[in-house]
Amino acid sequence: MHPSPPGHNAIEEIKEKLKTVKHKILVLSGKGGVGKSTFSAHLAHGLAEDENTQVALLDIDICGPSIPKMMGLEGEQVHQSGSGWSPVFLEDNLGVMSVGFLLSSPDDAVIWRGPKKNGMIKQFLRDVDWGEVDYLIVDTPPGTSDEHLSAVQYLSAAHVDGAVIITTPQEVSLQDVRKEISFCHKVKLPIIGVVENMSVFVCPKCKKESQIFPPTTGGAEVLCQDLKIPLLGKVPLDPHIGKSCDKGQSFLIDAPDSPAALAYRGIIQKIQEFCGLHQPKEEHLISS
Ligand SMILES: Nc1ncnc2c1ncn2[C@@H]1O[C@H](COP(=O)(O)OP(=O)(O)OP(=O)(O)O)[C@@H](O)[C@H]1O
Repeated sequence: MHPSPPGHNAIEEIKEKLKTVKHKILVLSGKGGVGKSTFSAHLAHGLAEDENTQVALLDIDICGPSIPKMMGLEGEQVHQSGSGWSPVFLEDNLGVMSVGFLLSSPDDAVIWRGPKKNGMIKQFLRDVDWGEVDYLIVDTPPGTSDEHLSAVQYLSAAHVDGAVIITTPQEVSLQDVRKEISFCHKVKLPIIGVVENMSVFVCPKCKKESQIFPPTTGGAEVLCQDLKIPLLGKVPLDPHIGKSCDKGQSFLIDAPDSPAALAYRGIIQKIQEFCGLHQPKEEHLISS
Protein backbone atom coordinates (compact mmCIF):
# COMPACT_ATOMS: atom_id res chain seq x y z
CA MET A 1 0.00 0.00 0.00
CA HIS A 2 2.91 2.42 0.64
CA PRO A 3 4.42 4.18 -2.36
CA SER A 4 8.21 4.12 -2.58
CA PRO A 5 10.13 6.44 -0.22
CA PRO A 6 10.95 9.91 -1.59
CA GLY A 7 14.32 10.30 -3.30
CA HIS A 8 16.79 13.19 -3.16
CA ASN A 9 14.78 15.24 -5.60
CA ALA A 10 11.72 15.17 -3.32
CA ILE A 11 11.53 18.97 -3.28
CA GLU A 12 11.28 19.11 -7.07
CA GLU A 13 8.72 16.31 -7.06
CA ILE A 14 6.59 18.06 -4.43
CA LYS A 15 6.86 21.33 -6.33
CA GLU A 16 5.66 19.57 -9.47
CA LYS A 17 2.87 17.71 -7.63
CA LEU A 18 1.54 20.86 -5.98
CA LYS A 19 1.62 22.93 -9.19
CA THR A 20 -2.11 22.44 -9.53
CA VAL A 21 -2.78 23.76 -6.00
CA LYS A 22 -3.35 27.53 -5.95
CA HIS A 23 -3.23 28.40 -2.25
CA LYS A 24 -1.54 26.52 0.59
CA ILE A 25 -2.25 27.30 4.22
CA LEU A 26 -0.57 25.72 7.24
CA VAL A 27 -2.54 25.59 10.49
CA LEU A 28 -0.23 25.74 13.52
CA SER A 29 -0.53 25.88 17.29
CA GLY A 30 2.02 26.01 20.06
CA LYS A 31 -0.06 23.91 22.44
CA GLY A 32 -2.10 20.81 21.77
CA GLY A 33 -5.84 20.76 22.35
CA VAL A 34 -6.44 24.42 21.51
CA GLY A 35 -8.67 23.66 18.52
CA LYS A 36 -6.26 23.45 15.58
CA SER A 37 -7.83 20.40 13.92
CA THR A 38 -11.30 21.79 14.55
CA PHE A 39 -10.23 24.97 12.83
CA SER A 40 -8.59 23.15 9.90
CA ALA A 41 -11.68 20.98 9.39
CA HIS A 42 -14.07 23.92 9.48
CA LEU A 43 -11.89 26.14 7.33
CA ALA A 44 -12.14 23.34 4.76
CA HIS A 45 -15.91 22.96 5.27
CA GLY A 46 -16.45 26.71 5.09
CA LEU A 47 -14.40 27.22 1.92
CA ALA A 48 -16.05 24.21 0.27
CA GLU A 49 -19.54 25.66 0.84
CA ASP A 50 -18.91 27.47 -2.43
CA GLU A 51 -19.25 24.58 -4.86
CA ASN A 52 -16.97 26.34 -7.33
CA THR A 53 -14.07 26.23 -4.86
CA GLN A 54 -12.01 23.04 -4.80
CA VAL A 55 -10.69 22.37 -1.30
CA ALA A 56 -8.13 19.85 -0.03
CA LEU A 57 -7.49 19.05 3.62
CA LEU A 58 -4.26 17.28 4.57
CA ASP A 59 -3.74 16.04 8.12
CA ILE A 60 -0.09 15.49 9.00
CA ASP A 61 -0.64 15.36 12.76
CA ILE A 62 1.41 12.19 12.82
CA CYS A 63 0.86 11.09 16.40
CA GLY A 64 -2.70 12.33 16.91
CA PRO A 65 -4.65 12.57 13.66
CA SER A 66 -8.20 13.73 14.51
CA ILE A 67 -9.34 14.76 11.04
CA PRO A 68 -10.84 11.34 10.12
CA LYS A 69 -13.15 11.53 13.16
CA MET A 70 -13.99 15.22 12.69
CA MET A 71 -14.77 14.80 8.99
CA GLY A 72 -16.85 11.65 9.54
CA LEU A 73 -14.23 9.55 7.72
CA GLU A 74 -13.15 7.15 10.46
CA GLY A 75 -12.22 3.74 9.11
CA GLU A 76 -11.26 5.13 5.67
CA GLN A 77 -8.01 3.81 4.26
CA VAL A 78 -5.52 5.31 1.85
CA HIS A 79 -6.54 4.52 -1.72
CA GLN A 80 -3.93 3.99 -4.38
CA SER A 81 -4.37 6.07 -7.53
CA GLY A 82 -2.32 5.84 -10.76
CA SER A 83 0.83 7.54 -9.52
CA GLY A 84 0.25 7.80 -5.78
CA TRP A 85 -2.58 8.21 -3.29
CA SER A 86 -6.04 9.46 -4.01
CA PRO A 87 -7.78 11.68 -1.42
CA VAL A 88 -11.07 10.60 0.10
CA PHE A 89 -13.79 12.90 -1.26
CA LEU A 90 -16.32 14.09 1.29
CA GLU A 91 -17.99 16.25 -1.36
CA ASP A 92 -17.15 16.63 -5.05
CA ASN A 93 -15.13 19.72 -4.12
CA LEU A 94 -13.68 18.60 -0.76
CA GLY A 95 -10.91 16.00 -0.67
CA VAL A 96 -9.29 14.77 2.54
CA MET A 97 -6.06 12.90 3.26
CA SER A 98 -4.92 11.97 6.75
CA VAL A 99 -2.10 10.07 8.38
CA GLY A 100 -5.00 8.42 10.21
CA PHE A 101 -5.99 6.63 6.99
CA LEU A 102 -2.82 4.57 7.35
CA LEU A 103 -3.79 3.21 10.75
CA SER A 104 -5.40 -0.17 11.12
CA SER A 105 -7.59 1.20 13.94
CA PRO A 106 -8.15 4.73 15.35
CA ASP A 107 -7.27 3.29 18.77
CA ASP A 108 -3.76 2.25 17.70
CA ALA A 109 -0.91 4.12 19.38
CA VAL A 110 1.29 5.53 16.65
CA ILE A 111 5.01 5.28 17.31
CA TRP A 112 6.97 6.78 14.42
CA ARG A 113 10.67 7.38 14.85
CA GLY A 114 12.23 10.74 13.80
CA PRO A 115 13.45 10.07 10.22
CA LYS A 116 10.34 8.00 9.50
CA LYS A 117 8.12 10.98 10.46
CA ASN A 118 9.87 13.33 8.05
CA GLY A 119 9.77 10.70 5.33
CA MET A 120 6.03 10.39 5.85
CA ILE A 121 5.52 14.12 5.52
CA LYS A 122 7.43 14.09 2.25
CA GLN A 123 5.29 11.20 1.08
CA PHE A 124 2.05 12.91 1.98
CA LEU A 125 3.06 16.08 0.15
CA ARG A 126 4.49 14.26 -2.85
CA ASP A 127 2.21 11.29 -3.35
CA VAL A 128 -1.35 12.60 -2.98
CA ASP A 129 -3.03 13.32 -6.30
CA TRP A 130 -5.17 16.35 -5.46
CA GLY A 131 -5.86 17.51 -8.99
CA GLU A 132 -6.86 21.15 -9.54
CA VAL A 133 -7.33 22.70 -6.11
CA ASP A 134 -7.98 26.27 -4.94
CA TYR A 135 -7.02 25.77 -1.29
CA LEU A 136 -4.87 23.13 0.41
CA ILE A 137 -5.18 23.30 4.19
CA VAL A 138 -2.51 21.47 6.15
CA ASP A 139 -3.30 20.48 9.74
CA THR A 140 -0.03 20.01 11.64
CA PRO A 141 1.00 18.55 15.00
CA PRO A 142 1.27 21.01 17.91
CA GLY A 143 4.60 22.79 18.51
CA THR A 144 7.59 23.53 16.32
CA SER A 145 9.19 20.18 15.68
CA ASP A 146 11.09 18.51 12.86
CA GLU A 147 7.78 17.71 11.19
CA HIS A 148 6.94 21.40 10.93
CA LEU A 149 10.33 22.20 9.53
CA SER A 150 9.93 19.48 6.90
CA ALA A 151 6.42 20.61 6.01
CA VAL A 152 7.49 24.26 5.67
CA GLN A 153 10.59 23.32 3.72
CA TYR A 154 8.65 21.30 1.18
CA LEU A 155 5.62 23.55 0.99
CA SER A 156 7.76 26.67 0.62
CA ALA A 157 9.29 25.16 -2.49
CA ALA A 158 5.77 24.96 -3.87
CA HIS A 159 4.79 28.51 -2.76
CA VAL A 160 3.00 28.50 0.58
CA ASP A 161 0.65 31.42 1.31
CA GLY A 162 1.24 31.36 5.05
CA ALA A 163 0.27 30.08 8.47
CA VAL A 164 -2.74 30.54 10.70
CA ILE A 165 -1.84 30.14 14.39
CA ILE A 166 -4.50 28.90 16.80
CA THR A 167 -4.38 29.68 20.51
CA THR A 168 -6.56 30.00 23.58
CA PRO A 169 -6.46 33.25 25.60
CA GLN A 170 -4.41 31.85 28.48
CA GLU A 171 -0.79 32.88 28.95
CA VAL A 172 0.33 29.25 28.99
CA SER A 173 -0.88 28.98 25.40
CA LEU A 174 0.19 32.48 24.33
CA GLN A 175 3.74 31.83 25.44
CA ASP A 176 3.87 29.01 22.89
CA VAL A 177 2.36 31.30 20.26
CA ARG A 178 5.36 33.60 20.64
CA LYS A 179 7.58 30.59 19.92
CA GLU A 180 5.41 29.72 16.91
CA ILE A 181 5.77 33.28 15.60
CA SER A 182 9.52 33.19 16.11
CA PHE A 183 9.60 29.85 14.23
CA CYS A 184 7.66 31.37 11.33
CA HIS A 185 10.08 34.31 11.16
CA LYS A 186 13.09 31.98 11.24
CA VAL A 187 11.80 29.81 8.41
CA LYS A 188 10.42 32.82 6.46
CA LEU A 189 6.87 31.51 6.63
CA PRO A 190 4.37 34.39 6.25
CA ILE A 191 1.84 34.64 9.09
CA ILE A 192 -1.73 35.10 7.91
CA GLY A 193 -2.83 35.73 11.48
CA VAL A 194 -3.80 34.39 14.89
CA VAL A 195 -7.16 32.94 15.94
CA GLU A 196 -8.09 33.08 19.61
CA ASN A 197 -10.25 30.03 20.23
CA MET A 198 -12.44 29.35 23.28
CA SER A 199 -12.21 33.08 23.90
CA VAL A 200 -15.40 33.56 25.87
CA PHE A 201 -18.48 31.56 26.75
CA VAL A 202 -21.78 32.82 25.39
CA CYS A 203 -24.69 31.60 27.48
CA PRO A 204 -27.09 29.94 24.99
CA LYS A 205 -30.15 31.14 26.96
CA CYS A 206 -29.34 34.68 28.09
CA LYS A 207 -26.78 35.35 25.27
CA LYS A 208 -24.45 36.99 27.80
CA GLU A 209 -20.70 36.62 27.27
CA SER A 210 -18.46 35.56 30.11
CA GLN A 211 -14.79 34.77 30.37
CA ILE A 212 -14.46 31.43 32.09
CA PHE A 213 -10.73 31.75 32.61
CA PRO A 214 -10.00 35.47 32.17
CA PRO A 215 -6.58 35.89 30.53
CA THR A 216 -3.97 37.42 32.82
CA THR A 217 -2.11 39.21 30.02
CA GLY A 218 -4.78 40.57 27.68
CA GLY A 219 -5.10 37.47 25.53
CA ALA A 220 -4.25 37.20 21.84
CA GLU A 221 -5.42 40.74 21.12
CA VAL A 222 -2.60 42.32 23.12
CA LEU A 223 -0.07 39.79 21.83
CA CYS A 224 -1.04 40.54 18.22
CA GLN A 225 -0.83 44.28 18.81
CA ASP A 226 2.60 43.94 20.44
CA LEU A 227 3.98 41.71 17.69
CA LYS A 228 2.14 43.47 14.83
CA ILE A 229 0.47 40.26 13.70
CA PRO A 230 -3.17 40.28 12.48
CA LEU A 231 -5.74 38.88 14.89
CA LEU A 232 -8.12 37.10 12.52
CA GLY A 233 -10.85 36.68 15.11
CA LYS A 234 -12.03 35.28 18.41
CA VAL A 235 -14.10 32.11 18.54
CA PRO A 236 -16.24 31.55 21.63
CA LEU A 237 -16.34 28.29 23.53
CA ASP A 238 -19.43 26.71 22.05
CA PRO A 239 -20.90 23.29 22.88
CA HIS A 240 -22.17 22.97 19.28
CA ILE A 241 -18.57 22.60 18.12
CA GLY A 242 -17.74 19.55 20.24
CA LYS A 243 -21.07 17.90 19.39
CA SER A 244 -20.70 18.37 15.63
CA CYS A 245 -17.04 17.32 15.65
CA ASP A 246 -17.89 14.12 17.50
CA LYS A 247 -20.55 13.35 14.89
CA GLY A 248 -18.13 14.13 12.05
CA GLN A 249 -20.25 17.03 10.84
CA SER A 250 -19.75 20.73 10.20
CA PHE A 251 -21.10 23.02 12.92
CA LEU A 252 -21.24 25.74 10.27
CA ILE A 253 -24.17 23.73 8.88
CA ASP A 254 -25.46 22.25 12.17
CA ALA A 255 -25.56 25.60 14.00
CA PRO A 256 -25.20 28.29 11.32
CA ASP A 257 -26.36 31.15 13.55
CA SER A 258 -24.26 30.21 16.58
CA PRO A 259 -21.73 32.82 17.74
CA ALA A 260 -18.94 30.35 16.91
CA ALA A 261 -20.17 29.82 13.34
CA LEU A 262 -20.44 33.58 12.80
CA ALA A 263 -16.92 34.07 14.17
CA TYR A 264 -15.59 31.32 11.88
CA ARG A 265 -17.23 32.86 8.82
CA GLY A 266 -15.56 36.22 9.55
CA ILE A 267 -12.17 34.50 9.90
CA ILE A 268 -12.62 32.47 6.72
CA GLN A 269 -13.41 35.65 4.81
CA LYS A 270 -10.21 37.29 6.08
CA ILE A 271 -8.18 34.26 4.98
CA GLN A 272 -9.77 34.38 1.52
CA GLU A 273 -8.94 38.08 1.33
CA PHE A 274 -5.35 37.39 2.38
CA CYS A 275 -4.95 34.74 -0.29
CA GLY A 276 -6.48 37.02 -2.90
CA LEU A 277 -4.32 39.98 -1.99
CA HIS A 278 -0.99 38.31 -1.31
CA GLN A 279 0.53 36.38 -4.15
CA PRO A 280 2.93 33.92 -2.50
CA LYS A 281 6.58 34.38 -3.36
CA GLU A 282 9.29 31.78 -3.82
CA GLU A 283 10.97 31.43 -0.43
CA HIS A 284 14.56 30.62 0.24
CA LEU A 285 14.73 27.04 1.34
CA ILE A 286 16.23 26.18 4.67
CA SER A 287 18.92 23.55 4.22
CA SER A 288 18.02 20.33 6.03
N1 LIG B 1 -14.53 26.92 20.28
C1 LIG B 1 -14.73 25.71 20.80
N2 LIG B 1 -15.74 25.49 21.68
C2 LIG B 1 -15.94 24.28 22.22
N3 LIG B 1 -15.18 23.20 21.97
C3 LIG B 1 -14.15 23.36 21.11
C4 LIG B 1 -13.88 24.60 20.48
N4 LIG B 1 -12.80 24.43 19.65
C5 LIG B 1 -12.42 23.16 19.78
N5 LIG B 1 -13.23 22.50 20.64
C6 LIG B 1 -13.12 21.11 21.09
O1 LIG B 1 -11.84 20.99 21.75
C7 LIG B 1 -11.28 19.69 21.53
C8 LIG B 1 -9.85 19.80 21.02
O2 LIG B 1 -9.89 20.37 19.72
P1 LIG B 1 -8.87 19.94 18.58
O3 LIG B 1 -8.72 18.46 18.52
O4 LIG B 1 -9.27 20.68 17.37
O5 LIG B 1 -7.51 20.53 19.18
P2 LIG B 1 -6.04 20.45 18.54
O6 LIG B 1 -5.40 21.75 18.83
O7 LIG B 1 -6.10 20.04 17.13
O8 LIG B 1 -5.39 19.31 19.39
P3 LIG B 1 -4.06 18.44 19.03
O9 LIG B 1 -3.21 19.25 18.13
O10 LIG B 1 -3.44 18.22 20.37
O11 LIG B 1 -4.57 17.19 18.38
C9 LIG B 1 -12.23 18.98 20.57
O12 LIG B 1 -13.06 18.14 21.34
C10 LIG B 1 -13.08 20.10 19.95
O13 LIG B 1 -14.39 19.67 19.64
